[in-house]
Amino acid sequence: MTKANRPSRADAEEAVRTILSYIGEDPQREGLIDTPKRFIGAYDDWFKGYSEDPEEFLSRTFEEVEGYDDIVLLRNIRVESHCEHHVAPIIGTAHVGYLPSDRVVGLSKIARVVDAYSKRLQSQETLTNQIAGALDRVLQPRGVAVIIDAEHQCISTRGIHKDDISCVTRSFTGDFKADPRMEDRFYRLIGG
Ligand SMILES: Nc1nc2c(ncn2[C@@H]2O[C@H](COP(=O)(O)OP(=O)(O)OP(=O)(O)O)[C@@H](O)[C@H]2O)c(=O)[nH]1
Ligand SMILES: [Zn+2]
Repeated sequence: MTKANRPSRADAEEAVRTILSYIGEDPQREGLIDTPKRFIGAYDDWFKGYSEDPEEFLSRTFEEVEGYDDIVLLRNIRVESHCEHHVAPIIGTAHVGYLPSDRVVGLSKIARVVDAYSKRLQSQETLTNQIAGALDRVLQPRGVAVIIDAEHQCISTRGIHKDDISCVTRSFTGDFKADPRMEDRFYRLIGG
């Protein structure tokens, strides 16, 4: 949706009032007067990824690493996303590694890429591939490995109500895909 035909903030807050009425609430009662404003504020936060360009975070790279060419791995990056089917939270952990070719990127930027794609409506499969794809395109490393392990609240708090299920997805490219030893090393480094 282009910026021009996006509804206004006032329209969005009105839509929240409609939902509050739909669930049987009175949007005018004291405790709910500011709720539409807060609700949209929370959505601005949860979906701020639409206004971010993940690849831009990776544009600043460093070459002076004394020839370091082994795995760079960020473990346990918290993932906070929302499923595109129910707009329910997806909460979990990402492990992201890459094998640099001639340059490395600031470590925090990898977590920023995870965040920028997470703060959108997602399926876990798409999210996993988008993170790997961005690293692959911009850094052109010898390989990228992404694993996400997450709980979907549309499974735990509604519908089937199974709170002990976690979903694991992975996207491996380059050497991580082609060489089983690299795949093994990645798993050993993330401790699983
Ligand atoms: N593949 C995939 N499915 C997801 C993800 N998040 C939620 N889902 C699933 O999306 C499916 C949507 O199924 P539908 O039958 O259209 O929706 P529903 O009637 O609400 O399904 P139930 O959750 O089974 O009650 C459900 O099975 C969800 O578990 C995800 O990241 N990836
Ligand atoms: Zn869902």
